[in-house]
Amino acid sequence: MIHVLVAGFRGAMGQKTVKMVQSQKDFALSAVFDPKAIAADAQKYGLPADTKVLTSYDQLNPDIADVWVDFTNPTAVAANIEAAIKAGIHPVVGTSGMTPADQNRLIELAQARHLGGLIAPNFGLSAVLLMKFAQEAAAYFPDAEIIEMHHQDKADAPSGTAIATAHKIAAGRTQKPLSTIDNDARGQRIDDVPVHAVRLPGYIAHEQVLFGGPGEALTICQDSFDRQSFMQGVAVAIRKVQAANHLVVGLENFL
Ligand SMILES: NC(=O)C1=CN([C@@H]2O[C@H](COP(=O)(O)OP(=O)(O)OC[C@H]3O[C@@H](n4cnc5c(N)ncnc54)[C@H](OP(=O)(O)O)[C@@H]3O)[C@@H](O)[C@H]2O)C=CC1
Ligand SMILES: O=C(O)C1=N[C@H](C(=O)O)C[C@H](O)C1
Repeated sequence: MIHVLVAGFRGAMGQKTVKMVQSQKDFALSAVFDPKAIAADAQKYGLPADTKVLTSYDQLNPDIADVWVDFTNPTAVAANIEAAIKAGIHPVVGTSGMTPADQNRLIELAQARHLGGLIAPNFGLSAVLLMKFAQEAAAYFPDAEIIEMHHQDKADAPSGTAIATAHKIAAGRTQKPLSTIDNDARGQRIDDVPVHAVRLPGYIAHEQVLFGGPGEALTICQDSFDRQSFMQGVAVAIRKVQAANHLVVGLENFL
């Protein structure tokens, strides 16, 4: 049995994860974490009677859970994952918006404690494949732009997936891009890839990568129409994370 703690259990992704964990025979929802949680939340969010509702890092220890699944927000995630690692709980991080400095610090902390973990910019298979295909295409089409589209409540922009996609395009390039004009209307340049962020009601999570070359174009796109699209990836991560020996970035490492 894998004992799972869900941080951010009252949020959109946290609620889905709580349900998914309860639906799997080899998972047990041993705890949830949120500093603002109150006792009545256990019933309100349909938690099993034996699930602990934790509100402080002081309550953590290695017996609380095997795996910490984090769907919180950019300001909370780094401190949460530091606390999880220090408590000996394997982190599975879905939260976006962590700074590169915080991410590197946590990778070093996990390494020092010989603890495996995962930071996944996107748990959806369609997004993982989009990033892989974009890296391959960049070898032939160095000029690329990313348009990411999300729901209006998303706290960060550009999305973690768009940032990761830009890094993969840069890794796949064999030539410099031709396009150089840079102004406010051209999006945020990440690794020489202009990234455009759209926030609109009705959207969940979507990304398009547009490549252009002499006389031709290639567009790769993916859509998460429902947050259920992320749950298969989260389940895979929970099953595999304890076998990892460091904090890895990208679900593709576990597939
Ligand atoms: N990697 C992936 O595949 C995916 C990643 N995400 C990312 O996951 C994150 C969560 O998304 P979403 O569920 O939509 O956001 P929500 O805002 O719906 O949920 C976040 C929840 O975390 C709570 N919270 C705030 N601080 C803490 C803390 N220190 N510890 C525990 N809980 C806390 C919030 O409470 P309160 O509102 O009271 O502050 C809220 O209930 C985002 O960063 C998003 O980008 C989303 C989808 C897929
Ligand atoms: O906030 C979201 O919803 C999502 N966030 C992640 C990101 O920032 O890329 C993953 C997915 O796009 C959904």
